[in-house]
Amino acid sequence: MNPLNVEYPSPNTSEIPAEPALRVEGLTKRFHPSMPPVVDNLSFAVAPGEIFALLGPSGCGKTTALRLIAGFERPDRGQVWLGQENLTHRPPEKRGIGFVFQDYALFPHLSVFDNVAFGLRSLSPSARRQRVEEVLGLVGLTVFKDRRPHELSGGQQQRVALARAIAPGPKVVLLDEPFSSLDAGLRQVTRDEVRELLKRSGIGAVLVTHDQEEALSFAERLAVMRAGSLEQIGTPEEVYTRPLTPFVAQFLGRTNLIPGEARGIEAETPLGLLRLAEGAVGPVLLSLRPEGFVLEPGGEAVVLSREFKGHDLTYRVRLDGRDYVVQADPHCPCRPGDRVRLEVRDPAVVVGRRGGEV
Ligand SMILES: Nc1ncnc2c1ncn2[C@@H]1O[C@H](COP(=O)(O)OP(=O)(O)OP(=O)(O)O)[C@@H](O)[C@H]1O
Repeated sequence: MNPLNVEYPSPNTSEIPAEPALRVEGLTKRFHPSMPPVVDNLSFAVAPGEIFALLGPSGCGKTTALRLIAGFERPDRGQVWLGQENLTHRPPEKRGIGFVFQDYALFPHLSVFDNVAFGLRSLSPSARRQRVEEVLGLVGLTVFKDRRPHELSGGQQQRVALARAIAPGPKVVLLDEPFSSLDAGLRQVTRDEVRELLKRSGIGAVLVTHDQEEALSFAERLAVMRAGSLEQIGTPEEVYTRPLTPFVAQFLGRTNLIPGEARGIEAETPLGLLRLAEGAVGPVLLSLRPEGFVLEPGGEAVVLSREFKGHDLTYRVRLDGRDYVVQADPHCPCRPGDRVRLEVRDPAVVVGRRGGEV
């Protein structure tokens, strides 16, 4: 049921890389015949060395999508390609794809060295030793090679898991919420280290996360998933500044959804005539980020609440019976109860076309 009676545009898949490393086509998976598919006709492509993220709320099918790509689950329909090779019916160990699990899944009884060597059993002992030392050097864990996983910090264990995944030289690694069990400070540092490592080694990656900030800062391109399907694909900037649907606009940070009547590059709205990022005609639903406003003391609007966040302030402001979330600089003197003027600085983005009243 769509209470706003809004039509959603289809995801922007136009920027599929010319020669992708990984290509997923129409992947579909249903666990129960009476339930909708958990992954529904999923298609995307990852360029060689590209860092890609699948972002979506809990339960939208991200992990299942990753497990289908890795071969831990069989799709009902669809295909997985690595370069020119169709992997769809290959077992996981023959796919040439690395996998880093959410809980690292290291072998507790094996040393760091043996954990990393695990996927290299086909190599001769001397080639295996050389490769493990090379990869441990790359992730900066050479001095810990004789330790067991429980003798390492969470961030170090994460790097062992990554080393084990990249040791066999995959073209792509799949990362399933790999930072979620680290505390906030360590998460940021480990994330930066892993990103830098992936870029240095030229391995493409697909990161699964429900954390929009993580996806925006880690990925070069990301796909927003909702209920098993892709809602939008693009660079972090594109998806944040030009969301195609109300869901994407709201999932990637806070926004204001405003009904309007578009007339080309402008729309008539309860906030007056607003400039549009792209021309449109007719009844539309617009997204305007909190940072798209300027707040001035004195005016018709009333400040309802003030949320101080250090680097900025977020206000909830009421005008003509509608509430808006507005960001201001931390020196803004406005307080709850104050009268203010809401000026719109940024163009509004059309996120849907309305077929009925809003
Ligand atoms: N093996 C399975 N059998 C039955 N249902 C499953 C199975 N695996 C996953 N599901 C269901 O599929 C849906 C999607 O699960 P999935 O783990 O892919 O979501 P997710 O987006 O990764 O969520 P989260 O962020 O919470 O990990 C959920 O409703 C889940 O209960």
